[in-house]
Amino acid sequence: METIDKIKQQISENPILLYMKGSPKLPSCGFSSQAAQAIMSCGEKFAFVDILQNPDIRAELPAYAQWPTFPQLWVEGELIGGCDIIIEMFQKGELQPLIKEAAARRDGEEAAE
Ligand SMILES: N[C@@H](CCC(=O)N[C@@H](CS)C(=O)NCC(=O)O)C(=O)O
Ligand code: FES
Repeated sequence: METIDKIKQQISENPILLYMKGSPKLPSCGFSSQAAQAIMSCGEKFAFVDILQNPDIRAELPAYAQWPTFPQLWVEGELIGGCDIIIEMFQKGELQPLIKEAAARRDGEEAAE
């Protein structure tokens, strides 16, 4: 599959998706670590893609996203932002409802199937 199609598929199939360096349990960069920590603290499952293991995605996602860096949080097909935005939303109490609502819709859909 073309990289761009892989990216589009990941974004459409995963309502809460973090592109990051390393994994939430073993992040490879402080920015990715902080972002993953904030999202994990919301208490919902989320998908992640380790861009260090996927150099094609690392190369092509920034242009598609029109966002130059990692991490990148995507919720329901939309780019929310990187580490700074995630942390700011977390501190304002905006991250938890965003994640909780997306998870509720996701898990509700699963239950209805
Ligand atoms: N201020 C950024 C910090 C993230 C950042 O600067 N990431 C850099 C270093 S990890 C990056 O992704 N560079 C491009 C690359 O490594 O492919 C944010 O809010 O996310
Ligand atoms: S890997 Fe060096 S700042 Fe992220």
